[in-house]
Amino acid sequence: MTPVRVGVVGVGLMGGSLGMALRRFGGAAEVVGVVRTPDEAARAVEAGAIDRGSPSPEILAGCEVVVLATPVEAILPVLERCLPFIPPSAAVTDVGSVKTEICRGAWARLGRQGPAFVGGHPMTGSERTGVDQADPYLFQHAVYVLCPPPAGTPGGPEATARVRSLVASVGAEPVVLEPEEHDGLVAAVSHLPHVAAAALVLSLEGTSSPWVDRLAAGGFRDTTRIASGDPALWRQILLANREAILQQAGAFRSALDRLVQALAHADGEELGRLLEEAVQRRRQVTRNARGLLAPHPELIVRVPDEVGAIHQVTGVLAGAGVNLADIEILRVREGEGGSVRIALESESERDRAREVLERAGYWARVR
Ligand SMILES: NC(=O)c1ccc[n+]([C@@H]2O[C@H](COP(=O)([O-])OP(=O)(O)OC[C@H]3O[C@@H](n4cnc5c(N)ncnc54)[C@H](O)[C@@H]3O)[C@@H](O)[C@H]2O)c1
Ligand SMILES: O=C(O)C(=O)C[C@]1(C(=O)O)C=C[C@@H](O)C=C1
Repeated sequence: MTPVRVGVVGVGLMGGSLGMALRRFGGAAEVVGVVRTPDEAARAVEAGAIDRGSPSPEILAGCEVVVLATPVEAILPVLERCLPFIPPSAAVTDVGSVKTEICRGAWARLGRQGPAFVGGHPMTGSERTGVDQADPYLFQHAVYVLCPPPAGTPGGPEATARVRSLVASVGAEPVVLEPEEHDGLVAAVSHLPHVAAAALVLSLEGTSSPWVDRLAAGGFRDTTRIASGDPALWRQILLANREAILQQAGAFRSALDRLVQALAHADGEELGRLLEEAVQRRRQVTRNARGLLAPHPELIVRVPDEVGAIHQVTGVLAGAGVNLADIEILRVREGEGGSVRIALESESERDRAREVLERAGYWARVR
């Protein structure tokens, strides 16, 4: 069931990535975009995100699936504006990070007439925004939440099946949740982490030493990357999921209190126990997670500081027929070289990669 034409409203990071992936992997024969200016349309076409674009929603005529990919607060108003041009037989979906307000609003608005609305939220993304950052591979292996319309909605099952197949065509894994359950879960694993990352950065305010910026290294970078996310986008997400985030903030506060209490009482035993509990829980999360935390077996390989060093590592692996699932430069020290993380498809491939690399004289360790 290949949709003939897909309309994307808001061609930024997510809409642009979806358009690119649909065009590249055959999920759509044509992708049209509703953008804000003719200039934006030209940029999106040039980036390969859409075939054609226009500021007018009239371009949505004939679409079988319409994806609303604007910031959260614009999704329902944009639906209202586009509705006269969306065929009643089309499936409408969105990519908003919060689902209750959007799904309940869209279902109430559409009622029993017109296109059926299937809420959507891909659990993948970036702290960057805009079509220039779009990536056709963004959805691969990502969990993609779908919120189908209530039972009895005319065209609901067909619309859900169409959106499901669109999601699968870009390499994501569709999972079905109720909007309220979704919002509670993302409050814990996405929205509160954003608040916590911002709070960590803000906690530097009282530190006036100029050395603080110089000493911030991998630990600070890894725990605060998402705090660089677009404030306008995140303000909307956090406000739209306020209640669930506030509830989760209570759990965070009490976890922080337990750690702080253990520290205040110099209670090493309790501190160690809490840290160990965190190690175990995080291991469990990363084992089950998809997308950015893909559970691929990994190796760390040291590379010398010379031109073509990474090319040589990949050349050694390619020569032995080892397929890489992922590669990342972890750190590089001028004159000393650095290390790269490589991910393999299976544990046996990882062991074979290590053997091949060690035989070629590399230091390689299982991560
Ligand atoms: N960034 C992420 O990691 C991520 C991940 C999953 C879901 N989301 C959700 O995806 C949506 C888009 O986020 P993004 O990161 O792609 O942001 P973005 O800023 O890159 O893209 C948003 C796009 O919407 C356009 N837009 C805004 N108002 C519009 C309107 N009224 N009509 C037409 N276009 C309009 C903007 O011009 C922009 O191109 C948000 O709802 C966000 O919650 C984001
Ligand atoms: O990896 C990132 O940078 C993201 O911000 C992605 C992320 C997340 O993982 O929390 C953030 C918000 C989205 O709604 C979905 C996914």
